[in-house]
Amino acid sequence: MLTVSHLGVAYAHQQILEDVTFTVGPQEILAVLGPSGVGKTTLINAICGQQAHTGTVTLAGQEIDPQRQQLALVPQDYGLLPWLTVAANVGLPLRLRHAAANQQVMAMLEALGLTPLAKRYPAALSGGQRQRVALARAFVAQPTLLLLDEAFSALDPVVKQTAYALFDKQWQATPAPTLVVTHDWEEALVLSDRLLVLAQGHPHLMKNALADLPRAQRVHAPAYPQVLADLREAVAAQWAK
Ligand SMILES: Nc1ncnc2c1ncn2[C@@H]1O[C@H](COP(=O)(O)OP(=O)(O)OP(=O)(O)O)[C@@H](O)[C@H]1O
Repeated sequence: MLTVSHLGVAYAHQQILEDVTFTVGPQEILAVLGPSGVGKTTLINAICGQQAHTGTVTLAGQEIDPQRQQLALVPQDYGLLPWLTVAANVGLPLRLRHAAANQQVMAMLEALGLTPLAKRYPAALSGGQRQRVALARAFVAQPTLLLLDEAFSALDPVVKQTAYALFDKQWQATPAPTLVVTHDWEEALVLSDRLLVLAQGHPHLMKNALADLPRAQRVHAPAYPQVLADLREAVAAQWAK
């Protein structure tokens, strides 16, 4: 369980986040929605210890410590190291922990259809392939907390659907508390169990009405158009306040 209590972040004299409190269960995905500049990336950075903040963040009851806990962050640009091959990028979290990497890396490359690309460098990959490498690197060390910061946003709609399915398959294999920052309403409804809407630095938690359906079925559900319309309306009301 991830527990964020009374978290606040200020840059210079501007308060970006204030009194942000929520939990993410051990097998839960929370989508974080909010207008540009509201503080979504700031929230992710504060949670994983890259941003000074007030309040507390604990994972399984212990204060977050990236040295002791296995955190995985997939940033919007995927954060791949250009001088490492696909296989070396994917194995990085294991090597940083001095863990044997080969077998796990090969298995993860296979699971995400990346085996033929193992020796390529990121510059020689398409956007969708880079995104799969980033997911492979996030999942390879079986993280205890997974943070995705607009990790699907650069993909075209067709590749996105494939990426959601691959993400779902890997996540189901080793679920962990997960935050998915997104601008995309469909992504929020397809991937999440609950939604956290940020407005003026404050969080509003909402249920995902499609959460009981398997992720692959959500956009095809008869209720999907209505749920999407309701979500747009509810979020717009929060942002208008
Ligand atoms: N290091 C920094 N110093 C000062 N201000 C910052 C810093 N980083 C971010 N900000 C400001 O804090 C606010 C929140 O930024 P943040 O990147 O968290 O927003 P966001 O919701 O992720 O936006 P987007 O959806 O556009 O990525 C913005 O107004 C931004 O300009």
